[in-house]
Amino acid sequence: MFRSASKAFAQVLESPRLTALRSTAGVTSRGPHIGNKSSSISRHISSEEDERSDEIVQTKHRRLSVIHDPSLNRGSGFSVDERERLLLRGLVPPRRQGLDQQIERVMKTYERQRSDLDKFQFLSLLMDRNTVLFYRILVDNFEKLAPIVYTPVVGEACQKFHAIYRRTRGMYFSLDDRQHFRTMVFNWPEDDVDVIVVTDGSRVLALGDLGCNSMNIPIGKLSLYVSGAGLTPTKTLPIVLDVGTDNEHLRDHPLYLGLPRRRLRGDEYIEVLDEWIGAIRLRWPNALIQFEDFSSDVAEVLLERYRYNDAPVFNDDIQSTGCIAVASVLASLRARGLNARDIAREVIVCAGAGSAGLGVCDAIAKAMEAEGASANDARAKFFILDENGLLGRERDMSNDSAARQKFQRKDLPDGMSLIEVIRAAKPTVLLGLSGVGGLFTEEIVKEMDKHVDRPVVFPMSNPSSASECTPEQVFSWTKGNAIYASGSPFENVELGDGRIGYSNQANNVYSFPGLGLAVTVLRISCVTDDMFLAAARRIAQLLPDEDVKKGLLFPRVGRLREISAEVGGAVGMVALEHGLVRKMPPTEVTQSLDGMVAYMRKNMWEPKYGHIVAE
Ligand SMILES: NC(=O)C1=CN([C@@H]2O[C@H](COP(=O)(O)OP(=O)(O)OC[C@H]3O[C@@H](n4cnc5c(N)ncnc54)[C@H](OP(=O)(O)O)[C@@H]3O)[C@@H](O)[C@H]2O)C=CC1
Ligand SMILES: CC(=O)C(=O)O
Ligand SMILES: [Mg+2]
Repeated sequence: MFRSASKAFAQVLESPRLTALRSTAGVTSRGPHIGNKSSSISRHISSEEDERSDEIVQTKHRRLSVIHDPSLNRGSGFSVDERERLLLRGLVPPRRQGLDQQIERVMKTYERQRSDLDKFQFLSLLMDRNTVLFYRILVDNFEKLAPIVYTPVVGEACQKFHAIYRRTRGMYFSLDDRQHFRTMVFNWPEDDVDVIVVTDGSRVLALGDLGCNSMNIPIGKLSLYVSGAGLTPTKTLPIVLDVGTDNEHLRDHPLYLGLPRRRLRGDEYIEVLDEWIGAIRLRWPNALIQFEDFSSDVAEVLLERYRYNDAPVFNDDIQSTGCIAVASVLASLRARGLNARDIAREVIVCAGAGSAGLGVCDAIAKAMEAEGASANDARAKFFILDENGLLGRERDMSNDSAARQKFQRKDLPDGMSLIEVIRAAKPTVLLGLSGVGGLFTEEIVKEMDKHVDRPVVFPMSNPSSASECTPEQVFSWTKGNAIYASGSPFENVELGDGRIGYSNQANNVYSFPGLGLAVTVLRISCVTDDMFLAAARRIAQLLPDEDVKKGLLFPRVGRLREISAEVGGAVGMVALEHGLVRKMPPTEVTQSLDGMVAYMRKNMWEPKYGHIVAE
């Protein structure tokens, strides 16, 4: 994708019109908007330009304001030309260093951090300082750093947000700002926003209501969009809607940064959301909006309210978790020597009937229907429990959501315990979306193991402390027979006989970044369930049979960029087929899935220094 930097740059300088340059060489403008952008492009390029992307960033910033803008800052990496033209002489150390040396310094300091939370803070500060360096390090060390910027450590960082807060990032829309949302959106400096992740902090992982402390969740998710799918960092926007919190500890804490009031509920809450989404659409009509960690009482309501408006919206916990769960089940069928159509014969027990559990079961049911099962036959394969046990016959569910009612068992008594359900249902797949650490006991897993050759056990709750069981437990209780995937990362397990018990990570990080890439690149107008199903099928096919037979379900998360290109390609083909693409790619791209995957890959932002040009 990237041509030699000096060649690309020379091309830019020869071009007669800047508008043409913008489209051919990725010219962007940073800093205060004052005057004609084409007025003063430098014509003097140093021979020391190396290893740079062909991106050209124009700026009116000079001196320290360049260094204080993380998307412009290069620390010791400013070129001689940049130092000269941006008036940086004397403001950075004399010796120029490349990204490699900067990475070495940063990683050495990172390793000296004592706790995971210190590591989280260290990386946050780096993100605030130097965008390219932060993402280069995250991309190159993804498997190692994802558990810090994402689950599990992001959970602790949210719990302690009020205590460790250093600097603002993203936007807050609070109840005090009502009637101002439509003007506030113009306080954000970027006209171009591709993806927004928004939370109201009402259910953060399994850590409950964290109110305004939840900001690290949208920040973390968006850092995965950038590192894992090549979205452009300046075009992402994390948002917290502060509608109060029912977390008394936080509310009463003198350092809490949100509104110290009870959480708003009911019609008024919906009115606030309507006002917010109207404001967002006013400024960024095409941006993808990802609803994240909204409690189950509102998650589905909001999704249904906004998903068919003329702009892309999805709920991550419902839909992309559904996607990775379907992918996990499909891959586990391969591991058991079965075919995709055998999904309709699976028997699923799911502990957890919140939006994630119901979203996952609904997605698996739809995958069964897509393989020919009737809606009724598919439904009959599910046994779902909440805190009160099985959603069974006698339960009054008249006030429950349609999604919950759909999974009520009319043939079994209400409130059966998990072990009783396992005995009665003899499941092939056991799902954990309860947020209850240790819920899958030895008795439960061994009972399941009695009835199937290879029990499929997916404790998907986050963070790690909420995992319903660990891989060590499951592999030891099943003598290595199980197929395992958890929401948060765990190490593989040595089984002692030369075999490895693979600990897959069934987390929605496998699906949302690739979806966002496709929506952005093709300007997809609406996110549909078919897109998630296509993505799930693709993810389930990424590994060769010999790996899958061993219990590996999909590639490690360290290969997320490749996976996201595949997901984006699958989503893109569905969008094309359904007429939801607003920005058509070249014809040859539309001819095949492989072509679409390559197009996704080609459109990823790479964390490399481009050329900063003084305006
Ligand atoms: N791996 C992934 O990618 C993802 C994982 N998740 C995880 O899923 C979990 C659930 O999320 P969400 O649905 O939004 O949360 P909720 O709190 O809305 O749902 C939790 C559900 O678990 C039920 N539950 C509680 N205790 C038990 C128990 N002992 N046995 C059976 N069920 C029980 C609750 O029952 P009741 O209704 O009676 O309260 C509720 O139905 C979280 O840990 C979250 O981090 C979420 C999204 C993605
Ligand atoms: C992964 C995720 O989205 C969650 O646990 O809520
Ligand atoms: Mg979530």
